[in-house]
Amino acid sequence: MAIGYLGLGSNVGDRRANLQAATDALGAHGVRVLASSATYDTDPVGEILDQPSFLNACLRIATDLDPEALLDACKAVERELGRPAEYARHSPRPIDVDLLLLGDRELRSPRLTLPHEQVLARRFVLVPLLELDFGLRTPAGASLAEALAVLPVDEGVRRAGDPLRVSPS
Ligand SMILES: Nc1ncnc2c1ncn2[C@@H]1O[C@H](COP(=O)(O)OP(=O)(O)OP(=O)(O)O)[C@@H](O)[C@H]1O
Ligand SMILES: Nc1nc2c(c(=O)[nH]1)N=C(CO)CN2
Repeated sequence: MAIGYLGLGSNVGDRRANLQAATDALGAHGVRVLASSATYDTDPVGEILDQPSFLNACLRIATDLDPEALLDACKAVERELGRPAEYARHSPRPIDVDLLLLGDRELRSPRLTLPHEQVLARRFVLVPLLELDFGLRTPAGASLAEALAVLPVDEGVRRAGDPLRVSPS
């Protein structure tokens, strides 16, 4: 059983309901949700800046799935919540489920990069991840807290609401 971290994002429809639905759906795909961060209202970053702000949160999970099977589980949850299979990169979406970290696994395949390529570069990922565990490091040893400390503060990340509900199991 490995401990991992997922990033959730939504900027279409009822954003909090979308993040909660994704959290609730993971259990049926072999992913046990252990804890949720608070939710954060965040300025869009990336290739399309002229779009509604996102609601982001991160989850700590436990799973026996290997990395590619865990990515399949994330993608299956996105599809269940009505996200089309094909999407313009960085465009608005009701739900995005990214695999950020999975134990000490490091991997680069055509479908999956682990840790997530942007995990040290996005405030909307680092702030909720550090809320879950301030001591987090990548498998290569990089401190997430140190990565956040050197990022420019112009990418707005505002606490929006309580952590998502996590079903007891
Ligand atoms: N760690 C990862 N987590 C999720 N997807 C990944 C990861 N590494 C590689 N990918 C690949 O990235 C593809 C595009 O993912 P997605 O549609 O979420 O992109 P995006 O949200 O537009 O942009 P970004 O990848 O910057 O978050 C996925 O289909 C998947 O194969
Ligand atoms: N603030 C914020 N910006 C984004 C997000 C996101 O979840 N939050 N997801 C994107 C596509 O991966 C592109 N840009």
